[in-house]
Amino acid sequence: MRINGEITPQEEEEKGEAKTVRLSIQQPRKLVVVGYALTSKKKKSFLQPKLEVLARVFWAMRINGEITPQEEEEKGEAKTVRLSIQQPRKLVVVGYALTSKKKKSFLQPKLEVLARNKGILFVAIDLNRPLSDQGPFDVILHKLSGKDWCEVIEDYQQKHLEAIVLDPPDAIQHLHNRQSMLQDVADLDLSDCQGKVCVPRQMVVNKDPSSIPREVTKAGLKLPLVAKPLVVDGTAKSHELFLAYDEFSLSELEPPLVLQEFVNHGGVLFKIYVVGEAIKVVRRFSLPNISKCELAKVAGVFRFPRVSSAASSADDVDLDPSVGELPPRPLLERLARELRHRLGLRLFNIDMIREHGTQDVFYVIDINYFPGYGKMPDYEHTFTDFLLGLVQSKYKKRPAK
Ligand SMILES: Nc1ncnc2c1ncn2[C@@H]1O[C@H](COP(=O)(O)OP(=O)(O)OP(=O)(O)O)[C@@H](O)[C@H]1O
Ligand SMILES: O=P(O)(O)O[C@H]1[C@H](OP(=O)(O)O)[C@@H](OP(=O)(O)O)[C@@H](O)[C@@H](O)[C@@H]1OP(=O)(O)O
Ligand SMILES: [Mg+2]
Repeated sequence: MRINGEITPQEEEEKGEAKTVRLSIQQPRKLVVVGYALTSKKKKSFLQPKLEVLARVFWAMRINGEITPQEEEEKGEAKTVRLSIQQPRKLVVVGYALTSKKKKSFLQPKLEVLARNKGILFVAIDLNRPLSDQGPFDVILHKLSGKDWCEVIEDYQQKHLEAIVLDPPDAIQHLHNRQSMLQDVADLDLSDCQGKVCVPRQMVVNKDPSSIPREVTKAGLKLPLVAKPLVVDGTAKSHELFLAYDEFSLSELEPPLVLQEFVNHGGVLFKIYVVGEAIKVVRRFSLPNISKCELAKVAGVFRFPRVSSAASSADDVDLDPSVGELPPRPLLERLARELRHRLGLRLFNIDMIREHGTQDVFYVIDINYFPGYGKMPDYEHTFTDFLLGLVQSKYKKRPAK
């Protein structure tokens, strides 16, 4: 809109701050979208980095006025118009490195189309080529792990201080361990926020499963317990969870594990998606309460499936308000802000439950890096606004030349 002159000079000036510049344009500027259907051999020989980079840079230069009115006028036919702009608009290039599963769920057509209309271009990072040959990127979005990848990202950040890496690999790493992931929540004191946020009591078992019954008793953990793999590395195995009704059966499981007290919560879980400063909450069904009577009668460990997946949405269900009422907004705002700072992350989600029988005692049971945003309502708007805001604030922070 801005580029095509659909925002009038008057509108801009009404907002104040606007600088008036003269720009000569031959025709409205628009991102030229070229779809291609080529064999991989043709793609490789034709769509070389030099072509992609030139196409991208040329667009950005025109938008930024780096191609001067003189140059345009020399070409003849140019019409001179007055355009008021607040600051130069630039194509925001977002390089992404995601698994194919993540790419499918996140980079949906509705996101790509909206992004393109807002001047954001998503570019797949080719892991087989040096990253520096593929940029320049304004933002790098990634959810890959491994030492080699971390080194690639860190090296790129050092050489391209202007690039915004979402997020730093060492900060993401902190969430790959179920013990360290909750540590920052345990350290928080959120008084005056209309509620209390706790983490379930838990212990880590690194080896020797035969010692578990003794260790559980020593630590004073109350049954039932949820047994979770210590490391969350994106594999299906790292999401294999068990419910233990007695401590002896836990010896059957394979360490390293986290044993976490099960908190009755009325079978509803709140998934709090954080995208920079934006927060969205959805409700999902979860494990039902376990009564004292059931605990007394049952023994053993039971594997349970991914109970709170997207298919278990409880958003459009008529829930008992004592269970379904969303956590208070001030509490969520403060929790998200604190975790953003303490974790040094901008893209994550918090799994939270309300202790059954209370109105305002909440437990954080899990924090995930770059969760399934594709299932967050209106994620395409939230995400594109976030990306533009990031680049804009970086631009503002730059000292004036
Ligand atoms: N301490 C707990 N008390 C009660 N229920 C729990 C507890 N921990 C986990 N659960 C139940 O198990 C489900 C999965 O737990 P958690 O989120 O820790 O596992 P996950 O494998 O990391 O799952 P995901 O990545 O899908 O969020 C939760 O949605 C909740 O239903
Ligand atoms: O698969 P989806 O897109 O739904 O996203 C899930 C994501 O898988 P992916 O990153 O491989 O895609 C999971 O990540 P890993 O722990 O396995 O790394 C975890 O964050 C889940 O909580 C996400 O589901 P959500 O809870 O947000 O619905
Ligand atoms: Mg999780």
